[in-house]
Formats: sequence, C-alpha cells, structure tokens
Amino acid sequence: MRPPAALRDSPRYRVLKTLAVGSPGLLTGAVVFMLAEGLIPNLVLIAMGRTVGAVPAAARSGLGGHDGEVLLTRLTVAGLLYALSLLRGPAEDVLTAMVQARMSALQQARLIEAVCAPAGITHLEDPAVLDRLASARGELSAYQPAGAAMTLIGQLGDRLSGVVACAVLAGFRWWLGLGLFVMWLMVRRPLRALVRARIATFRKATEPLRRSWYYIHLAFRPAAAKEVRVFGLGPWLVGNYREHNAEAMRPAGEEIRRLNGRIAMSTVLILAGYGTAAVTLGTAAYRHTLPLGTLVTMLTMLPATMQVGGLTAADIALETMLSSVPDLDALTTDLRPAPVPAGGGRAVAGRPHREIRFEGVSFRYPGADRDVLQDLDLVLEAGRSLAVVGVNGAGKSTLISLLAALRTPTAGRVLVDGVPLEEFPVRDWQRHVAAVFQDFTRLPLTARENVTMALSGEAADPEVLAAVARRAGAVEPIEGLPDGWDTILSAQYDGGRDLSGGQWQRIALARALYAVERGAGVLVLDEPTAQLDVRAEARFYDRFLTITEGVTSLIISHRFSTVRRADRIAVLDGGRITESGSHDELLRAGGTYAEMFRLQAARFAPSREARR
Ligand SMILES: Nc1ncnc2c1ncn2[C@@H]1O[C@H](COP(=O)(O)OP(=O)(O)OP(=O)(O)O)[C@@H](O)[C@H]1O
Repeated sequence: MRPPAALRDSPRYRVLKTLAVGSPGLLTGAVVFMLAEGLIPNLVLIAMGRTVGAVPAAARSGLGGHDGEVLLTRLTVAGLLYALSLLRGPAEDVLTAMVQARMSALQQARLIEAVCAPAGITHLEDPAVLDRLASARGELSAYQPAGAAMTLIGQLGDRLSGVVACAVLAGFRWWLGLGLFVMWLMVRRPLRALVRARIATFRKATEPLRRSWYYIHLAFRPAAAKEVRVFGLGPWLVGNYREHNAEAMRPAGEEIRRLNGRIAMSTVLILAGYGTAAVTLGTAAYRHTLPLGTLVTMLTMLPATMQVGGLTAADIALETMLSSVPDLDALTTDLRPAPVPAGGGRAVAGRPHREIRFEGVSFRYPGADRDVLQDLDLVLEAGRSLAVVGVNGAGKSTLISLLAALRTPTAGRVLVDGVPLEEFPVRDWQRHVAAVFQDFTRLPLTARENVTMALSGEAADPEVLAAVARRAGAVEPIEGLPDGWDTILSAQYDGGRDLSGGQWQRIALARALYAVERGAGVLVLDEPTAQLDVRAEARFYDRFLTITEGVTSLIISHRFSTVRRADRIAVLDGGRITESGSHDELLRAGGTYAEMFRLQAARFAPSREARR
C-alpha cells in the first residue's frame, strides 16, 4: 500500500525509507533500539517506585517474611532493568556509527550520481545548484545530513518514553496525564516553528555561508597552500571567514529575538502544567490517599513527560539535518540525465568520415551580456589537424566545450558529417572526443590509471600504453618513478610521487592518445605545450605530425611553433573566424596571424646587438 503523498514527501519519511531500502537490517536494529529507548527508562522508574512502595511493609514484618520477599523480588527486577538500561548507551553508540556510515555512503553516492547525470557542465556553475549541493553536503550548518536517521529514531524513542510517562500519570488522574500530553503538544508547535524559522533564515544566507566554507577549503587545500603563505593570506582567510559567517548568522539571531514572545508564552504554559501536577500529587500525599510507591512513581514520571515535546539540542540538530533532504531530492530529480535521441541515436564509431562543421554557431554564458562566439562558421576536416589561434578570452576553450558537447550553442548547429550533434547519444559523442584540457585533471591514482582512465574497467594494453607514452614524451617521467606505471601520482599517498607541471602535461597527452588508440575519433589539444620546457616543446613539434596523423584534431595554442605544423590554421577574433588557411598562406596574406607570428618570432630571434 502506497502512503499518502504528504507523508511520502515528508523529510522524516524520506530518511527512514532511504535507510529501509539501503539497509533493512540496520533499520530493524534501530526500531528495536527506539522501543527500548521508549520503554526501558520508564520501566526502571516504575520498578523503583514499586520497590520503594514495598519498603514500609518489609520494614514492619522483617526481610524474612512475605513482605520482605516482595521487596527483594521488586529490588531484583529494578536492578535488572537498571542494568539493562546501562546497555543502551554503548548500543546506541555502535548503532549510530553504523547507521550514520551507511546513510553517508548512500547519500554521497546519490549526490555523485546526481551531479554527474547531466551531460553538460553548466549546472556546476549555477548558484542555485551550488546552494543545494552545499546544503545536501551539510556545509550550511554544523550538522551532517547522514546523522538524520539515527537522530530521528532516537527522538521517536524519546517521544514514546514521554507518551508512556503520560499514560502512567493518567493511571493516577486521567486528566493529569492527558493534560500534560496536550500541553506539550501545544508547546511543541511554536518551539518547532522557532527552530524551523531559524533554519529558514539560514537558507536565505546560503551565499555568505558558501563563501565562508570557501575560505575554510582554501586554508586546507594543498593546492592553495603556497599562495596562502607567500602572500600572507592566513589572517585574511580568518577575517573573511569570520565576516561571512557572521553575516550568515545575523538574521538567525534576529529571528530568535523576534520569536521571544512565543517562548515566553510556552514557559507560562509549562509552569502552569507542572504547577497543577505538583499541587495534585502534593495534596494526595498530604491526605495519604496515595501509597508511597505510587507517589514515588508518579513523581519520577513527571520529568519523563517532557519528552513528549520538550525542545532539546537533538531537535535542533534533527530539523537542520532534515532541511537538507529536499535539496538532495531536488538535485536527483532536477539534474536529469542527458536525453537519448529518438531511436537510440546514431552510432559515433568511425566519425567523422568527412567533417565536423560549426554552422552559424553563437554562444553566450548564462548571465553574460554578450556572446563569446557569434555566428561562427568553421570546418574540421576528417583526418586532418586544425589549429585555432586567438588572443586571451577570444573563446577558444569555449569552442572546445561546444565540440565536446559539454555546452550547447545558443544559436546555430554543430554537424558531424552533416548530422546535427544532438542526433548522437551525447555520452557516446563525449567519449569519442579525446581531449587534453588546459586545466586537465590530475588523478591521485597510478600512472597507468591516469593514462587509461578513458577506459575504466578494461585491462590496459601494455603495448598500446608503451606506444602512447613514447609519442607523448611520457616514457622518461614514468621510468623515473619508483614503481613505474604502478606509482601513485600524488605525494599525499604512501609511496606516491608528485610530477612537475610539464611531466603531468605529457601524462595528459598520453591519456588522450590512449583514448584515440581505443577508438576516439576526435583529438582536442588545448595548450598542449604550455608547461613544456624548450627541448620538450621542440620534441613535441617534431612528433606533432605522428601524433595527429590521420586523426581529426583541433589544437589550440599560443605557441606558433606548435600551431604552424597544423594542416590548417584559423584565427578566432570577435567571436568569428576571421582568417583561415595554411601557415604559409596566412603569412602571405599578411593579416592578424602574420602579425602575431612575427611578433612571437621576433622575441625569439637573436637581437642585432647580440649578433654583433
Ligand atoms: N564558465 C564561464 N562562465 C562565464 N564566462 C566564461 C566562462 N568561461 C569563460 N568565460 C568567458 O568567455 C570568454 C572566452 O573564454 P575562453 O576561456 O573560451 O577564452 P580562450 O580563448 O580560451 O582564452 P585563453 O587564451 O586565455 O585560454 C572570456 O571572456 C571569459 O571571461
């Protein structure tokens, strides 16, 4: 039977359902714990009350008689129950750790799936998505969402304990038990509203909170450690963290002050409730209408009734953790996987047979006020290399992201052999493009895994591996590693080693070449020699023709020694291709390319003075 929609959507239900599906065994353990939490403390109190109640009779007739036996039996039961209650603490600790670890694993896996689902990358630049991500990862508060399940179960146990206490009190005066129960329900509402209002104000401050987290990450990230030190950024980080954190907290403090009236009302109600209970019990005791044991039991039950609705730190923690649940859900539903073209799409294998054509392509970044690319036409001929040059910010990397279907043109089309790119399954096309991005990823994995990452799951072919390493100039750096191909390329792991920027660049090139060997049809190199030394760059220049031979390649570089080797060169300027041709043709044309080339060549030519 399906539960009603309101329940299905409630964060409490969603959390328990996740645990039920992810680990039914742990949920069963947690429910047993909840019942124990709800019943055992009250049973201890009742047993103690009954023990005290048996003392006067036993004192009168001595421990050897029937009354003495009754006292000893009750004492034994109370002792056993008390011993049992002592086990709750360690059991709770173990269970909490296990449930939290399981929930964390489930939620993290869902998050990774969610953010990787879209084929494009624009969502990772969207502040609304980043806010949701920060919330789902528990970065907007001091509480980890993975703790919600066990906190909720513990809280349900507390509620049960409170209800049992009210029921026991109702056995003495029905209206007293019921009255305290209703009072706590009435008090709980505004208190919970208070907590929720506080969380809501936090939500409005996601941006300063995200920023404050940014300063924390910056301080801990090895990548930023150098700049933090040489520019003396430590105090700046602390100051900024404090400022943004205080900015985020301010509205929450104001909200609490605003709700002070409600807190005062609740306090009056609580005092009235317990005042009535104390007077009723006191009067009964004074008039001897209440046996000693019952009096003790009822007195000890009074504080236990608070658990029906008293606000504790666990409530605040729980509400905060639960506020992340809708974010996690929204990320999983809103970030949809790339659509599959009708009929499953066309096969990418072997493409392009003829060409890849940018036809009237324009592109504007979300929120920007001008197009980066404007009505651009460009052709990449199959099996040939094309170099694109242009000044910083001309849009060269943007062009690559359109070619790799990481972004979609705002106007115009990209056609592969005359077929619009959307007609190919986007994931297949993306894997068909082997790229060395300007900011390529340095995986803290072995050298082999860094090169073969394009083929996760498949065993690496050693011959292909050796061949691509040779062509990428990566043999030397890999041979210099303690375990060769099996060395982890990060000093942050045991036995791992860090590579230099240029050595990494060769690994990244080997990675792209390996993907080409395994069937990728387009090779993209964005600044492939930016970090290479002069000799390595010269060797790359020599190998360029072998690297790109027969492969449809797009090369972006500010180094004309690399660019001039391409079959064709295009100049990107003002969002359009303004010149195109071979190196010699463009030099003869005497346009922008010729000017840029001569400027760079002049820098490297020996000066007249030096020649003298
Ligand atoms: N993610 C982004 N969001 C918004 N604008 C962006 C983004 N990435 C780049 N831009 C803008 O788009 C323009 C083109 O950037 P792009 O990185 O494509 O230039 P480029 O030609 O590769 O530059 P460079 O030679 O410096 O690498 C720049 O003005 C840049 O500010």
